Amino acid sequence: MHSTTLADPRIELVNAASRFYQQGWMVGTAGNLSTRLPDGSFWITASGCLKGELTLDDFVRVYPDGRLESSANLKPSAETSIHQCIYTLFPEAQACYHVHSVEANLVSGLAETGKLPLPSLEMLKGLGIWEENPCCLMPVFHNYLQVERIADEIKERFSSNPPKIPALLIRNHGVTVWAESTVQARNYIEILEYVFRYMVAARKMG
Ligand SMILES: CSCCC(=O)C(=O)COP(=O)(O)O
Ligand SMILES: [Zn+2]
Repeated sequence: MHSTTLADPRIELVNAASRFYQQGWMVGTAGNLSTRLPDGSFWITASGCLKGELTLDDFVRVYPDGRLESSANLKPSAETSIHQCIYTLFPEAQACYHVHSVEANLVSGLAETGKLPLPSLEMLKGLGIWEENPCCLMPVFHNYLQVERIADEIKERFSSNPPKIPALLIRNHGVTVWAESTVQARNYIEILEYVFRYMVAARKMG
């Protein structure tokens, strides 16, 4: 008879951050990752920790009533309000990942009126877009100094107009994705960063 114990969900976040760090998408303290638990709380990276060398102690558990739990009175990510907003808007979301890449920042400058047209690449199928020559617009938000203001705009815009893909860009800041699992969230980040690299390379070619 085998007994199975569930792995600590923070392990997947530590591993994802390490991979993203190696890609140059979570350099220094940049970015934040979270995953939701069955009781509605979520684990999120603590603010200001080095994302390339996280340990299980570098997380804060945020409960629906606002209560916080961590090993050493750590502060949750400064961008926790965005994760909270995503989990409220999308009940199926179990993970929310945010990274900073050079390419995401370069392409965010190409967006007009808060929308960035993505090239109709085969890779978009990995984001759930199963159309021939899709017209896919990625939502882009202003990078307000007050993060709560970004979260408020996301809530307002997505409540009436949910995006076609589970992702958003904050101008000159980075990309955020949400997914039904941590594995899927990692997949979405990798696909979008590929798309951004393609867009930068395509502009270089003229
Ligand atoms: C140099 S990173 C600036 C803050 C930020 O955008 C970020 O993603 C990391 O903030 P956190 O509080 O989650 O460490
Ligand atoms: Zn950030």
